[in-house]
Order: sequence, then structure tokens, then C-alpha cells
Amino acid sequence: MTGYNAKGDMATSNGNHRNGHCNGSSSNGNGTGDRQADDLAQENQTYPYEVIQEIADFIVKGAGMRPKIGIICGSGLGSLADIITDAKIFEYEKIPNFPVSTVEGHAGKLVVGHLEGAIVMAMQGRFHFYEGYPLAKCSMPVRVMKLCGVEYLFATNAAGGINPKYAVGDIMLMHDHVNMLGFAGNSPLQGPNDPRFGPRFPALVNSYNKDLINKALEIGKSMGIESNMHVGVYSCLGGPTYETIAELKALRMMGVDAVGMSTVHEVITARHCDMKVFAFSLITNKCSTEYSDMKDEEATHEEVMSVAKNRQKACCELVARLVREIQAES
Ligand SMILES: O=P(O)(O)O[C@@H]1C[C@H](O)[C@@H](CO)O1
Ligand SMILES: Nc1nc2[nH]cnc2c(=O)[nH]1
Repeated sequence: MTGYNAKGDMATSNGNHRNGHCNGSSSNGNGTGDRQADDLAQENQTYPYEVIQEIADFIVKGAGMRPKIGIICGSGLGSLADIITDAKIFEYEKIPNFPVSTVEGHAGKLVVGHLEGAIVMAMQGRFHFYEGYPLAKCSMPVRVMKLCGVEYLFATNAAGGINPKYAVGDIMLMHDHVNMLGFAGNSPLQGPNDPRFGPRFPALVNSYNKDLINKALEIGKSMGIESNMHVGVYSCLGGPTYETIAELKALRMMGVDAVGMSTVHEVITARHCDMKVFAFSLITNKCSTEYSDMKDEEATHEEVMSVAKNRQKACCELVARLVREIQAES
């Protein structure tokens, strides 16, 4: 199989670099390297269709089943994959050309199995821009899901609540996003477009499936958590820093309700290849937009993980029941 380095570029050796911080030096073994090929590879951070196909084939063959729904577990929400039965588990290290998870709360396992009658594949661990991965690499698994047969992407995340009405532990169903990394000229679709995945210029106005949002709201009602559920706008920043008050103010002025460090590039990649998307944020911390509100407490990843742990039951139930409804309709 073709080797790709940690930047998602073609490597000329057959070694799969497993470290997110590859030095980018030539790997053709002669010490000088084919500079032209290296430069081209650096520019082209996308994975060729054939490589994605090989990874998908590896997973489908290894699992012995073809998933219809893909789930990305946010920070501390890995238990979403624990409710999958008859599971075949793939450690990221053992999947050819797959990146590795480097963040606490992201176990680095792909779980394929049954949930509520549907075949699903769940990522226990996603890839973030701040880990040193280009966006195309962060969202490469979404394309793998597509070629495995996935039609629906469920993306979940932990996020800070900017909307003053949001409380810690609330769930915000995403109905739109502000792509801050995109504002800065960064996209998972940068580089040559392969029309086998999707069009050069995809539209994103209907990215978040309204039917799935409505179903989730109904499920929330029947779970008795409707007052802890919102529909709102998420924005992804590059991280790994949490935001300053001035940044939070600016995001709020732009209509952002919750802020995180993921999901948007996954959604863009999923919509590009025509998957139906459902996404939600678990509000793990409140973000104040006023200096006068500043208290001693600051956001920490420990707090994020602890809130996610406390709310995992509700998140699992929401996901499971939505999967059941999708399965019942098909
Ligand atoms: O993977 P997600 O977006 O759920 O993780 C959020 C963003 C950072 O990775 C981390 C910060 O606490 O949580
Ligand atoms: N950027 C960002 N990501 C988060 N993930 C969980 N909480 C936060 C937050 O407050 N800001």
C-alpha cells in the first residue's frame, strides 16, 4: 500500500509515519530526495481516492459488515461507541494509513457493529487541527466512512456555551456553523478536487439535516430533557487555547452559540460527498463574554471530560434512539 506521512502527503518509503509531527524530510533513502515530488506532496495534502478505498476495504473486510451510520465521538463521549454490540474493534495504529489520536478522552479506536438494528461505525477519537494534522487529514475518516457505505454522519463534540441561555450539561443540536478556520483560508477540501467524492464548489446551506434535528427534538422531549436542549450555531477555532473574552464577544456578535475545536471540517467533508449530517455539542463549560463576569475559574480539559462523563447516558440514549428511527424508516 502507498505510504502517507503524518501530513497526509505521499511518502516515498513504505513506512507509515505514526507520529503527528513528522519532520517532513525526504524518505527516499538517498538523503537528497526527490524534491519535486516532496514539494508536490506538501502542497497536496489530500489522500487519493484509491488510498481511502484501500482503508475502507480493510475495515469492511475486517469487520465483515458494511455500516450505514458513522458516529464521531467527541471529547469524553467515547461511551457512544460502548453501546455498540457484536463489535469489531480496530485500533487506529493497526489501520493502514490512519492517523493516531493524541488527545486524552480520544481512545483511538474504530468500532464497527450493531446499534438498534443498524450497522454503525464509531470513531472513539477524532483528529484535531491543533494536534498538528492538516484539516484534510482530520476529516479523512469521513471519506473512509463514505466508501465503507455510510450514508449518515453523526458528529458529536464537547463545546463551550457562549449563548447565555445555555447551561453546563445542555445539548445543542447544530443547525449551522461559522467556519472560522475557513475565514483564515483553511479548508479540508483544499487542493485538487476528486469528483468521485463531490463537486469543486459544494453548497453548505442545508448541511444539517432538518428532519434529523426534528426527530432529535422529539426524542429529547420524550426523554424529558427538552429544557436542556437547544438548536444553535457552532464554531470551530483552531485551538488548543480556549478563547479570550474578546474572541468570545466577537463570536457571539457573529451569532455563534457554542464554540469548539472540531466538527466543522468533518461536516464539510461529509456534505461534499453527500452524506446526511446530524451533529450536536455537549455544553461542557460556560463561556462568559463580559469582563465583569470573570471569575477565578477557567475552562479546563478536565472539566470538559468530567461533564461529558456525567452526561454520557443522555447522549448515548439520544444517539441510540435516533439510530433506531433511521433504521425503522429504511
Ligand atoms: O473533540 P472535541 O471537539 O469534542 O473536543 C473538544 C475540543 C478540544 O479537543 C477539547 C478541549 O477540551 O474538547
Ligand atoms: N474552543 C473551545 N473548545 C471547547 N471544548 C470544550 N469547551 C470548549 C471551549 O470553551 N472552547
